[in-house]
Amino acid sequence: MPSVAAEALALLQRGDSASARGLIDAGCARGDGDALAMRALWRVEGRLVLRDLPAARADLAAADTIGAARILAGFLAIGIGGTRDWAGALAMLDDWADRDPIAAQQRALIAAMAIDAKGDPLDLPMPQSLSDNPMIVALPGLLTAPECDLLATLSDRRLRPALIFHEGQKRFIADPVRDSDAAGFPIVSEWPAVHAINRRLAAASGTAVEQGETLQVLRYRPGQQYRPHLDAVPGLTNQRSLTLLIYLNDAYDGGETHFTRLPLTHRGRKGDGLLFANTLPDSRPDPMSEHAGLPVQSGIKLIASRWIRQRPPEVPDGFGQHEAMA
Ligand SMILES: O=C(O)CCC(=O)C(=O)O
Ligand SMILES: [Fe+2]
Repeated sequence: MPSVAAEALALLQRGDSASARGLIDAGCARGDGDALAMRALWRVEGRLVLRDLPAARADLAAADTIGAARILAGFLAIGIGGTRDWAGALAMLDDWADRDPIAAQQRALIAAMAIDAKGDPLDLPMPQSLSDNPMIVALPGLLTAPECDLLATLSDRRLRPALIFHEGQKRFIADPVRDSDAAGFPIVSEWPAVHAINRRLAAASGTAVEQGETLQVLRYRPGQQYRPHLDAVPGLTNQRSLTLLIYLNDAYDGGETHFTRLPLTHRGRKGDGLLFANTLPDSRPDPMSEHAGLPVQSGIKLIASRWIRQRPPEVPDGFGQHEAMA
């Protein structure tokens, strides 16, 4: 017998959203875990039902499935739909570790982190200046090898061609600048270990974790590249003032990060960070920050990328909607 969630998806595909919603609501009333998890996702996305993060958190708590528990642990870690509860997130990982290998993996990684009782880092790499204007610093050993591997594994199944939102056509199209594959970690995928990593990225960049856009992992195969571009966008009132890149692997040739207007071509080793400023003092994009991911010659390059805003956005990003900005 197909699950309620599968039936609801089939109804949605046929365009019958009223029946899909009725089926899911009935499933939720019976306490069906898959139905509750699905309604939680709709509530995060604001699809078919109103966006309601506290109600989504309540549905996840009632669902009691591995999928829902993964998301709920992240919501507790971040503080989505209710208060932030880092200890509660860790307790959930402990509780699920025997049934969910990813919970066990996260728990082990977090146990190895030098963090305080709120999940904030106790020490950070010593920055090494590469340029003053624009500010560019290397952050050696920002992530450990197992942390890089976790991001690589979690993104693996979700990597897809990088897309941007085309305002004229009102749809997502292939990104003409970036032909890598990309996977985002929006709030439903920002599980506790990923969130602890994001807190470290925030501390290392001197920003609040809420200023960071969705963490992304980019994968470049031979010949793929990120053509010269600025990360800041003209006209944004809450500008992408900083970028933090983390090199996630070593097994490739080429693929350096090249600053087109500076004599600077940089490639970190696995786990190393690269932090740079994208804006002028008046918040306009700084042309000197133009950079590229050079074509990969052989092997596969994996890099994590976090665009950091001047201020926290008004609403947390649900499903990587930042891509619509690019
Ligand atoms: O892959 C690289 O080296 C550059 C990535 C980049 O420019 C970005 O993510 O904004
Ligand atoms: Fe960039």
